[in-house]
This record gives sequence, structure tokens and C-alpha cells, in this order.
Amino acid sequence: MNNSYNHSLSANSQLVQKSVNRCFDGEQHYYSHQSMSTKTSMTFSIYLPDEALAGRRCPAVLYLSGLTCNADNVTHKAHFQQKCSELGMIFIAPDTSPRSSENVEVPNDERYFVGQGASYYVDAVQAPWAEHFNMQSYIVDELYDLLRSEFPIDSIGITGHSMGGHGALVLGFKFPGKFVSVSALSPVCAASESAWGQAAYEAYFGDDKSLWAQADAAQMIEKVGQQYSSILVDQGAADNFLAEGQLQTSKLQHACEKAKQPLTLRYQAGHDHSYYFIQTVINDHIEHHWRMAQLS
Ligand SMILES: N[C@@H](CCC(=O)N[C@@H](CS)C(=O)NCC(=O)O)C(=O)O
Repeated sequence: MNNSYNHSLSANSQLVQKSVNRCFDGEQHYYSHQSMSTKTSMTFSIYLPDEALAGRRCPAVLYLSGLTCNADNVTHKAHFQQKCSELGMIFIAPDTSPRSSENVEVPNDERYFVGQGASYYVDAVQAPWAEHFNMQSYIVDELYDLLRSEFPIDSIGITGHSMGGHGALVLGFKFPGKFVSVSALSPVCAASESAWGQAAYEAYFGDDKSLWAQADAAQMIEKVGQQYSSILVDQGAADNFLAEGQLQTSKLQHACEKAKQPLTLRYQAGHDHSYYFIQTVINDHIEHHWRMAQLS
């Protein structure tokens, strides 16, 4: 381990460092901690450029992952580290849901789009989910405050992929005071109208359609109106989930038009839903968040 830039946690930190790897001019770290929101241990990855390791405040971007993922998918496959190193940007990837462990039994579902790996970043209200599935509170309150107290973060932007793109849009527009920028990759744009989202919301919210509406990106944007000078969304034109109707990208475009929210929406020819696509456009997203942070 390279000690010359050693980042030190606070004296009574709740974080347990799991790994440190030098990567470009910075370090890729993993931490776990006991979460009050989910009542489980949660793990996240954080890339710290040398500026941050030396204690200087840097802009940060929070990346919410998609169905079936944990922090590893983006950390291992998106190749964001070089651009973050060049710009001096912190990149944080939380898990997509609470998970069962030796000590805690967390509910699950045999379908990959409900339960563990599929929280939709909402606070569930129905049993058995409500006990642990409080990922909105985890992200916007608990993790948000923890990150700010433990790392030299100056502002936070939010992005994500697929279910995580939905999370970035919903949380970015529901809590605009917390985030300086929003972007999304292949987002689920109208979860309450996609088969994936409907299955999850029947489980997490039951019949309360006001909760469904608050967890639908297109409806949220239409309701709260313009919050950012621009948002960036990339979508693979050959994405099978777009063709299947899970993503409903046109509803996002329509909502932004109605809300007068400037949107740069790019359909990328030939690209699918995979991390090869994310790898192709991730630098543009990091630059978008970096530019917005300079203006904030
Ligand atoms: N496993 C699912 C697809 C799930 C999926 O595509 N997940 C996306 C996010 S929505 C992903 O990023 N998967 C992990 C990876 O590619 O590393 C299936 O069988 O159709």
C-alpha cells in the first residue's frame, strides 16, 4: 500500500476499510459500515484522486448501479478512474440494496428485478420489505452525511445506470438541494409504467399510487420543474431493454420539455445496455459533473 497519500478516517469512524489499490494518480478504496437505514452492513467503493488523498476538497459524483449489481460492476468495468484522476474528481459507488449476511436475514424474491440487487432506491412501506429496504434514506441522508464527514468532498453530483439511472433522476429532482448535477445512463425513466418497476412497486408500496408517482422519474421531473441548468442522458439505440419497454426514454424527454428542464439526450447507435456502453460514455458524464461543480 502506498502511504504517501494516506487518507485518514475520523477518530471514531464507523467505516471499516476493506481494500486500497493505487490506480492512476489516486486510490480505489472499498469500505463497509453498519447502516441504521437498512439495519445491515453496507459496502461502497470510492475513488480518491491524489488531491483528495492530500486533504484538498474535490467535487464528487455518486453512481447508482442497476439491477443485479453491487459496487464491483462499475468499479471493475466502467474505467472511470483515469478521468477522475485527471480532473480531481471523487467517484462513489454504493450497493444496490441491503443483503442477507450471517447475522441478518433480508427478504428476497426469485425475480432479479425485485428484492436484493433491486431496491429502486426507495423507502419501502410494505412488509416484509419496509424493515430493511430503505435505500432512499440510506443514499440521501445516511451515506450522504457519512461521505461528507469522512472525505474531503466539496459538492456532490448524482448519476447511475438503468435502475440506478432512475434513482439518480428521482433523487436528483426530489432533493435538488443536495446535488449540484444530474446525469443518467440507460435510465428507467418511468418505473411505474415498466414491467420491472411495477413488480417492484407492488412489493414495496402496494396500492398507494401516490408513492408510485413519487418514485417515477418522468412524473417527478414534471411535478418539480427545472432544477439544473442541464442534465445529460445517454441511451444505447440497440439496447434490448429499450425495445422491451422497460426504459421509456421518450417519457423523460416529454417530461423535461413540459418542465422546461434542459436535457441533452443522446441515442448512441449500435450500443446495448452493457458496461461496454457505459465505458464508452462514462468520461462525458464525469466531465459533465465536473463542469457543473465548477459553476456551483
Ligand atoms: N441479468 C439480467 C439483466 C440484468 C442487467 O442487465 N443488469 C444490468 C443493470 S440493469 C447490469 O449492469 N448488469 C451487470 C453487468 O453487466 O455487469 C437478465 O438476465 O436479463
